Amino acid sequence: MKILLTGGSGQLGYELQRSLQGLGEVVAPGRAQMDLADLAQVRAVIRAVRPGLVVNAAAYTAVDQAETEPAVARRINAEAPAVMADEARKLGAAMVQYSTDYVFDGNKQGAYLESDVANPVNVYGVTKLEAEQAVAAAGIPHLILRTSWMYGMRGKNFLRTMLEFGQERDVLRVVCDQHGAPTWSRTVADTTALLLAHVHAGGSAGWDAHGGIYHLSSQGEASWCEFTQAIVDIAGLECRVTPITAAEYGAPARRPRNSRLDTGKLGAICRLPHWREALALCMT
Ligand SMILES: NC(=O)C1=CN([C@@H]2O[C@H](COP(=O)(O)OP(=O)(O)OC[C@H]3O[C@@H](n4cnc5c(N)ncnc54)[C@H](OP(=O)(O)O)[C@@H]3O)[C@@H](O)[C@H]2O)C=CC1
Ligand SMILES: Cc1cn([C@H]2C[C@H](O)[C@@H](COP(=O)(O)OP(=O)(O)O[C@H]3O[C@@H](C)C(=O)[C@@H](O)[C@H]3O)O2)c(=O)[nH]c1=O
Repeated sequence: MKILLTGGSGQLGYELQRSLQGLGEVVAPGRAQMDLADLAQVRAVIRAVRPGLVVNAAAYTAVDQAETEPAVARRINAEAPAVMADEARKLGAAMVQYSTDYVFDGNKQGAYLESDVANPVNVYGVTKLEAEQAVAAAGIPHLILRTSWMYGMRGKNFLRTMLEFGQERDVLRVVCDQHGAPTWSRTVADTTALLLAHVHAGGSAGWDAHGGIYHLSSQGEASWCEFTQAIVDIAGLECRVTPITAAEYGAPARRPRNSRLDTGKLGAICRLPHWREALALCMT
């Protein structure tokens, strides 16, 4: 099977290039060959490659910046995936679309189920939800994998930001009133491959039985502040971590207070590590 992977230079895409190898031939055009802002080019590349599976790991992930350029964020996060899904339908191909805890408003008391109503509170979340809806409406075999607070040793992410700040500053002031599960990009990539293998093992009925939305994040929960303390401890940094509120931090985009995703549906198929276990492995 030919797999068209977008976002291969991102933190998740980098891991997927390795994790997807066993499932088929991975073709991963970069932005220069397939710019998601250019919808005609997106169509043309898919028609030329003729994949059996499209894995869309490209996205506009600058959450604060999206507030001031919603049209760009919508083009990349929602319109381009809609075009990919449309082309996948014409080819009889399947699609994997990544999504986020930020599709929820964070007002629920417990962890969010796949069936809970989404109600994003920022532009990034709105555009990611629009992508979910477009992929689901296309009537193609698909997986929508919602993950949260993703980090890794490559690309721009919270772990790397805190390692950098921790070397420069005596005190790290970090939000303590938002809770979620930090998730290693390698966990997301390896679990994607495992889930795809599980779907394919089901034969022609596999997509009907196992397709749809899954929550894919680490076990356990933390605030951003607790996540930072764990990073500082593992890295052996000297700096102090001070809890602050989201209001004190004053980011341009609102973020959900509760980002916890219930992973029971996926947990019945494979093991998801605790966030502390995965963080320690990633940082070794
Ligand atoms: N990061 C996180 O905490 C979370 C991410 N997600 C989702 O996971 C997926 C992967 O995210 P992540 O790996 O962190 O993203 P990154 O920001 O690390 O990488 C984004 C990727 O998208 C590519 N891209 C962006 N704009 C375009 C464009 N116009 N044309 C072509 N390619 C483009 C980038 O290419 P280039 O190198 O050229 O910029 C890069 O390869 C996304 O769907 C994201 O919404 C979900 C939950 C949490
Ligand atoms: C850098 C920094 C952030 N913060 C706060 C701001 C915010 O509430 C929280 C996270 O900040 P960041 O801007 O790094 O992370 P953010 O961009 O909100 O991360 C999100 O990215 C998108 C792509 C997702 O899909 C989400 O799952 C989530 O991972 O930490 C501090 O308190 N102190 C700091 O020094």
